[in-house]
Amino acid sequence: MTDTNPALVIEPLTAESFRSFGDVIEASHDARHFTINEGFAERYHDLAQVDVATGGGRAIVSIFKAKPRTLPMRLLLLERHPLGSQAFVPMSQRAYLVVVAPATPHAATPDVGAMRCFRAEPGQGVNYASGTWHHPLIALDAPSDFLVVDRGGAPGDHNCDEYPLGPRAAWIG
Ligand SMILES: NC(=O)N[C@@H](O)C(=O)O
Ligand code: NI
Repeated sequence: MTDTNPALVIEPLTAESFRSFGDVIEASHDARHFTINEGFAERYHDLAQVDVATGGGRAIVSIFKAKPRTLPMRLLLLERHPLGSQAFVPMSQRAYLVVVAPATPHAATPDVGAMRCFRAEPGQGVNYASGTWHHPLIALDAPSDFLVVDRGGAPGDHNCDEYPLGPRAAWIG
C-alpha cells in the first residue's frame, strides 16, 4: 500500500469469527431449521438478534441499492448505531466486504487497532449488534441490492456516531 498503514487481512466470514460483532445470517447446516408448508419450504429460524426497541424504536425494513467499491480501498471512517442493531442481507449472488471493530459502550471512539475485515460470500448476511463499529456497506464488482433491517425512531433520535479514521485510515483489497 502507498500509505503507511498496512492493509487489513481479509478473513472468511463465519458465525464463530463474527460472534463478538453480531450475527451471521445464513441457512447453514448448524442453524436451527425445520420443514414447513407441507414440505415445500425449510425454515431457517431466528438467525439474528434484532435489537431496536431502545428509546421506543421499531424495526424497519429497507433496500440499499449499493454501488460497487473499487479495491484497493481506503477506509476513511467507522460508524456505530448506539440505539440498535443493523442487518444486511444480500439480494444478489455476489460477495461483499464487512469491516468491523468491537463496540466501545463506554467510549466515544473505536479501538482502531482491533478493526477486522471479513469477506461475506453469497448467501451470507450480517447483523451488527447495537454499538458495533463498522464501515458503511462495501459492495463489490457490480451494483448490488441488500435488504436492511434496522431501527426506526423519532426524527430527533441520534443513532449514528461517525469516527473519521484520519491518519489511521486503513486499506483493504
Ligand atoms: N446510513 C445508513 O443507513 N447505512 C449505514 O448505517 C451502513 O452501515 O451502511
Ligand atoms: Ni450502519
